[in-house]
Amino acid sequence: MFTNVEHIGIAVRNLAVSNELFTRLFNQLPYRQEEVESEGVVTSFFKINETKVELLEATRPDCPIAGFIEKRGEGVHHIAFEVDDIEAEMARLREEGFRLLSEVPKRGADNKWVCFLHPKDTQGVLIELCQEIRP
Ligand SMILES: CC[C@H](C(=O)O)C(=O)SCCNC(=O)CCNC(=O)[C@H](O)C(C)(C)COP(=O)(O)OP(=O)(O)OC[C@H]1O[C@@H](n2cnc3c(N)ncnc32)[C@H](O)[C@@H]1OP(=O)(O)O
Ligand SMILES: [Co+2]
Repeated sequence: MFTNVEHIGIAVRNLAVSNELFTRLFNQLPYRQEEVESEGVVTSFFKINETKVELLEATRPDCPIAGFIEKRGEGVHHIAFEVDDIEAEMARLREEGFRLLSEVPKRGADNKWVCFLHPKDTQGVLIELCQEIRP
């Protein structure tokens, strides 16, 4: 089951510059900065009540964020939804005909299991599923 919007992902060219801008915008510092090697990104997170904003800078040229920025420039990259059981949701969405961009959940940022759906199946919006990694 989808439970809430977990974060909005924004692709940025320079994390330090964008951190400073969003710190002024939100009047708060990011609560976390984390590299996700597998995705070729370094991220920083801001939390506004229960919703987070994830800024993403590419750490290598051959990664989704670099490709996105090259093609479209900086901007909203994806919407992440928290789900209560990511494997069950992946199986359900596969049944529903959505293309999953990974066979199994991947380790994402902010202590989450993640999976993405192809944006062509969701009206041009890249959707990420997230589930907290439980101890
Ligand atoms: C996991 C760490 C962190 C977290 O929250 O934990 C993250 O969020 S990491 C975020 C970065 N990682 C990903 O986005 C992984 C999933 N993305 C992909 O696998 C690719 O980016 C993919 C498949 C969406 C597109 O890759 P492709 O090589 O096919 O690039 P194209 O430019 O050829 O795109 C094909 C088609 O899709 C459109 N597109 C691409 N990106 C997006 C997007 N973010 N939102 C909407 N649409 C997107 C692109 O425009 C092309 O459409 P077309 O009409 O042909 O131009
Ligand atoms: Co994300």
